[in-house]
Amino acid sequence: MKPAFQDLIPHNHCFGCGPQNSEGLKLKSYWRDDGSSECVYLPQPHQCAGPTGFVNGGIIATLIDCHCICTAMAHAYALAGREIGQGQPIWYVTGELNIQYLAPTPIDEAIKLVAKVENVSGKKMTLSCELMNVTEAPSTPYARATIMAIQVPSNWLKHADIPAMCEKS
Ligand SMILES: CCCCCCCCCCCC(=O)SCCNC(=O)CCNC(=O)[C@H](O)C(C)(C)COP(=O)(O)OP(=O)(O)OC[C@H]1O[C@@H](n2cnc3c(N)ncnc32)[C@H](O)[C@@H]1OP(=O)(O)O
Repeated sequence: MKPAFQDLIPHNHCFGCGPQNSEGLKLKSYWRDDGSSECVYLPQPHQCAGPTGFVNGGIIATLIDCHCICTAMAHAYALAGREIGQGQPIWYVTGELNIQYLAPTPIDEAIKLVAKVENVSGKKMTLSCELMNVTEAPSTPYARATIMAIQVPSNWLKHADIPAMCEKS
C-alpha cells in the first residue's frame, strides 16, 4: 500500500491530520482507483455529541476539512507532475467549508470519507466529500460537504508558527 498523503507532507502539526501532533486525530488519506480519495477513521468514545452514541459535529467537520485539504494538496502535486512532498512545497488552507449533517454518525464503528476534486481555478480548488458507513452501503451518507481550498505561499505558515506545544519530545 502506498503511504498516506499525510505521511509525505512534512512539518504538519495540524490537529486533524498532522503526524507531528501527538494529541491530534492523525487521519490518513489515500487515492482510490477512480481518482477520488478515501479516509477511514475509527471515532473515539470521548468524541461524542450530546448523546454518547453519536459523533460530535465539530469532529466530523475536522475530519472532512483535513481529508479534503490533504486531497487538494495531493492533487496539486499530481498536476505539477511531482510526488507529494517533493520539491517546492505546495500548501492549501481552508477558505470555505459547507456541511450538511444528514444523519447521526455512529461512534462505535469505523466511518469512511470519500472526497473528489470538482474544480481547479487559479489558487482555488473545490472539492466534494461524503461521510458514510465504512462498507459504503447504498444508504444516505451521514454528512455531505463542499470545501474551497485556497493555495497559499509558504510564508502563510511561517506567520503562524509558534513553538509546537503539541509535539512531544
Ligand atoms: C507545515 C504546514 C503543514 C500544512 C498541512 C496543512 C494541512 C491542513 C489541513 C487543515 C486545513 C485547515 O484547517 S487550514 C486553517 C483554517 N483556514 C484558515 O485559517 C484560512 C484563513 N484565511 C486566510 O489565510 C486567507 O483568507 C486565505 C489564504 C484563505 C485567502 O487569502 P487571500 O489573500 O484572500 O488570498 P488571495 O490569494 O487573494 O485569493 C485567492 C483566491 O481565493 C479567493 N478567496 C480567498 N478567500 C476565500 C474564501 N474564504 N472563500 C472563497 N474564496 C476565497 C479570492 O477571491 C481569490 O479568488 P480569485 O480572485 O483568484 O478568483
